[in-house]
Amino acid sequence: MLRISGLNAGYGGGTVLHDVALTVEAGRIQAIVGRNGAGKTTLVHAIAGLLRPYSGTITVSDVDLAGKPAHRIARTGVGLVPQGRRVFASLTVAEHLRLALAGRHNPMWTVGRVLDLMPRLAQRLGHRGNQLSGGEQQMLALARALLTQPRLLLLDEPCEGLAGEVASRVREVIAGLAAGGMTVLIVEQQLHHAIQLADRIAVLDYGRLIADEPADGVRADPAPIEALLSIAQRR
Ligand SMILES: Nc1ncnc2c1ncn2[C@@H]1O[C@H](COP(=O)(O)OP(=O)(O)OP(=O)(O)O)[C@@H](O)[C@H]1O
Repeated sequence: MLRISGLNAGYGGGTVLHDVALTVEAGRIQAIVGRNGAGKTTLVHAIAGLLRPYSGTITVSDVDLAGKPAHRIARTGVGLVPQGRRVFASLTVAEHLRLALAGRHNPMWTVGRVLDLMPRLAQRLGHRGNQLSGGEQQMLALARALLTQPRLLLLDEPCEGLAGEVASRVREVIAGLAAGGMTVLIVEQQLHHAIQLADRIAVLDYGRLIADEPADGVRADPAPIEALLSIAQRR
């Protein structure tokens, strides 16, 4: 479970995230939507420890992680699938997976288990990062995050640039992970992407959470959230 309160973060003394508070229960998928520059990636980076918050608490299963170094946060069970996938062009799929698993004893997620979940990768083990399609790169980024044995998975625009069918497969995998008890925070620019997967949808605008609604209600009537997003877009 993820609990954030009073989170302020930014760059070089300037504040991007203002007093963000959010709770995500275990096994739930929380989407964060917002226009370009709203602070979505900044939020994910603050949780993952890639950016040190100015203040606030970020607890995962009751351990406060705010301000801890990224490697310790990863060890505590926070996995990140970064925007743009960040797959290494010159490493093979097998090498990526081996590196991600290095030094783990009795892992829950093994290479065999991630390959069962994403069989396409099993057929690409010898391919290098730059020989993979966008969908295969996304699966690899997800596999790599799973091998870090996360309890909380952070996904930054995982379906960006993917064709419909491939995006659906990625969403299916993410839904299965949450059904297995993983807590998922997913950042999306587009509401129609978030709506297909999330249990709750929050809107980030200029670094402030201005709404946080059950997704069922948003699916039934997306107009209020669409209106918030279009107001944010015009500002
Ligand atoms: N490394 C950085 N140094 C200084 N400012 C930054 C840095 N990274 C992001 N920002 C600024 O922080 C604000 C929020 O950026 P962020 O990338 O978190 O937005 P976002 O909602 O993820 O946008 P997008 O949907 O385009 O990815 C923007 O004004 C951006 O210019």
